[in-house]
Amino acid sequence: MAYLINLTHLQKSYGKQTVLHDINLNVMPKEIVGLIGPSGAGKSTTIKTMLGMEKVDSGETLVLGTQMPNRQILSQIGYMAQSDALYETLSAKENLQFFGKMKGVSGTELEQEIAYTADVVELTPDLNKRVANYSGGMKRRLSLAIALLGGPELLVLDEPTVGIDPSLRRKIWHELKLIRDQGRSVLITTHVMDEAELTDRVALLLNGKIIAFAEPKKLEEQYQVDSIEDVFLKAESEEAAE
Ligand SMILES: Nc1ncnc2c1ncn2[C@@H]1O[C@H](COP(=O)(O)OP(=O)(O)OP(=O)(O)O)[C@@H](O)[C@H]1O
Repeated sequence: MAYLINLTHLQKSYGKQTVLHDINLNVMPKEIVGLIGPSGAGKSTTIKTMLGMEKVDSGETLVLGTQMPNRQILSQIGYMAQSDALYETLSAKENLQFFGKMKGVSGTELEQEIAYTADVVELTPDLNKRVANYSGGMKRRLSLAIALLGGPELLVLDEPTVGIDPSLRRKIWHELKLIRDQGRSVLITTHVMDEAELTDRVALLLNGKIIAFAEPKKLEEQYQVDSIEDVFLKAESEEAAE
C-alpha cells in the first residue's frame, strides 16, 4: 500500500514533557482520516512534526513517499494551520490570488477556483473586504479556501471547523467527502466527537498516545457503544486503569 502519510514511532518532547509517545498513523489514498482528542492531547504537534515544522526526537515521517521535512512536498499539500497565516492588509480575494499563484494556479483557472472555494466556505459576498476586517470565523473559512486551492492530492487540516456554524460545517464535510470521492485524501484534526463519525478512519489521541485507530463503526463495535464519544470515554478509562 502506497501511503500518502506514514508516521512510525514518532516521539517528541518539549523539555521534560513528552508530548508524543510512539505515534503510528497512516493515511491511504482516497480516505478521510480524523485525529481526534481533547485540547492539549498533541494533535497540532503531530501535524507540525509530520510536516517538518517541529523536529522529532525519533521516529520516521513519510509524506507522499518522501522523508520530511521537504519544502517541495510541503508545497504539494493543502495545509491549513491552527493559526491563520493571512495577509491582513489585503482583501480575501487578493489572499486567494496570492496563495493560488504560489501553488501554480493562474489565469481563468485561478479565478474559477477562487469562485468555487469561496462558495464552499460561504465567503463570496465578502471577497473584496480586507482580511483585517474579518471575524475569527471568517478568517478560518478563508484559510480553508486557501488550503483547497489547486486541488491537492492531500489535505492536512488542523481544526478547520472551529468557530464555524453547524450548517456551514455540514457543507464543509460534504466538500471533504467529494474530495475523497475524487480519489484525494484528507487528514483532519478536531476535538468535536460528532465529526469523528464522519471520517473513514479515526485515531483517538490522548496525552500524546494513540489509544485506538480504526473505522468509527468498528471502534463502536469493539467497545460495544453507539458513539465515538463513548468509545473515547471507555478507552480513556481503560487507559487510566492500566
Ligand atoms: N512549542 C511548545 N513548547 C512547549 N510545549 C508545547 C509547545 N507546543 C505544544 N506544547 C505542549 O504540547 C502539548 C500538546 O499540544 P498541542 O498543541 O499539540 O495539542 P492539541 O491537541 O493540538 O490541542 P488544541 O486542541 O488545544 O490545539 C500541550 O501540553 C502543549 O502545552
